[in-house]
Amino acid sequence: MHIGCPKEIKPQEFRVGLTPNAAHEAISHGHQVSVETDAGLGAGFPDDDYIAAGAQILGSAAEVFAAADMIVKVKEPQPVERKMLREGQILFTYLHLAPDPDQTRDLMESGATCIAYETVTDNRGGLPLLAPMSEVAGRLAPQVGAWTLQKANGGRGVLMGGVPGVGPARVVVIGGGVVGTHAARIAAGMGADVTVLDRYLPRLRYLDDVFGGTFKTSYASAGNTVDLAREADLIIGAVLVPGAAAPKLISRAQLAELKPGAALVDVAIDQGGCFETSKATTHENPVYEVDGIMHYCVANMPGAVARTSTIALGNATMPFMLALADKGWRQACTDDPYLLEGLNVHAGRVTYAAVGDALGIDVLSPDLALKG
Ligand SMILES: NC(=O)C1=CN([C@@H]2O[C@H](COP(=O)(O)OP(=O)(O)OC[C@H]3O[C@@H](n4cnc5c(N)ncnc54)[C@H](O)[C@@H]3O)[C@@H](O)[C@H]2O)C=CC1
Ligand SMILES: CC(=O)C(=O)O
Ligand SMILES: [Mg+2]
Repeated sequence: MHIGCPKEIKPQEFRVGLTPNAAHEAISHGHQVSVETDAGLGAGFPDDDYIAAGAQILGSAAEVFAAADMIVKVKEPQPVERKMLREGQILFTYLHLAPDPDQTRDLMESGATCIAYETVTDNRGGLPLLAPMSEVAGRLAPQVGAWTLQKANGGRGVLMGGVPGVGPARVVVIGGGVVGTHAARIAAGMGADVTVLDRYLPRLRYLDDVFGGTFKTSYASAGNTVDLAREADLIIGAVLVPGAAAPKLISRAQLAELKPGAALVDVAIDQGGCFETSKATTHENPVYEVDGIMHYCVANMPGAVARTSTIALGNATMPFMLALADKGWRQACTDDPYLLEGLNVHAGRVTYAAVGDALGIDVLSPDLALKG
């Protein structure tokens, strides 16, 4: 198979979909790899590293899209990239379609087979291709939250760890999955007073068993969430209903009850965000204020630490990328039902139920797509 990797074009996105190591493995499996010039530069991988791995470097994204049977990326394709996809081509990347009707329509029109990293599952109920970026974004969230809390950035002027004689910041993390757990660990490590909320009691039991001395847990009823939010300096949104639009857990009206200058870091923004007032921002201009509350809503947080993130993502995607290349998508998804869960769009149809529900689009079952 011919595998193509274009340079990412989302603002301030420095990750790349294929590492030189992944390119080398694909080539050793008998595949051809084309990489757009400078695609890996932002993550510290110059063209020469890909050439040494046996890949060819092409001068433009258009050439990569035209040559490849499968496009491997990081971020959802931008409008200009969507126009370059074609019927029968495989797209393997993050998509986040539920809050994005325009992208969904364009992918349907392209006729391509689009497999979303964020909905591939595993045999333990996890999301193995979302997890590495959730680890990164979770660990970044207290760091960017601490920055947002600084007075010059519009925040309350509260130091995460406090100092002797002055108490620490209160941090509330809503959602105790991968993002939430990593965020809570780092925030606690910075000396903050941390509480994690989740609606799934077994998860709260697990967190209490493992991290009981490090942070507190609480059940995410609407009442508890608002009570804790009122006392918080920093609130981190980390909920996920896989593939679906994020539930709104703090309304605009409730902002009036928060402390002036409190910071909201909405990591769930890629699924639409879990605060009513969240709208996606970029690394260039990451924060904005609504009713005296600072919002940080960057939808590609891991791009800020592109080298760590590229290597972590590549470690996770490589076996799936190789299976798709070795077997073709139909056989790979027939052999691996967890990979089939990643199928979001195929030949003009949406194939993921939560995306169809969110956007009011008829869904073709992935099993029928496999046969079709
Ligand atoms: N902005 C960014 O750059 C990035 C965003 N993300 C996003 O972060 C979000 C969280 O991802 P993960 O932690 O990997 O998901 P996860 O599935 O590991 O954890 C989500 C948790 O939310 C809980 N939850 C669901 N509904 C809830 C509710 N109403 N109240 C409280 N808890 C609720 C679930 O029980 C689960 O424990 C996703 O939207 C993901 O796409 C991930 C990486 C980067
Ligand atoms: C998960 C995701 O959207 C990201 O890493 O940018
Ligand atoms: Mg994202």
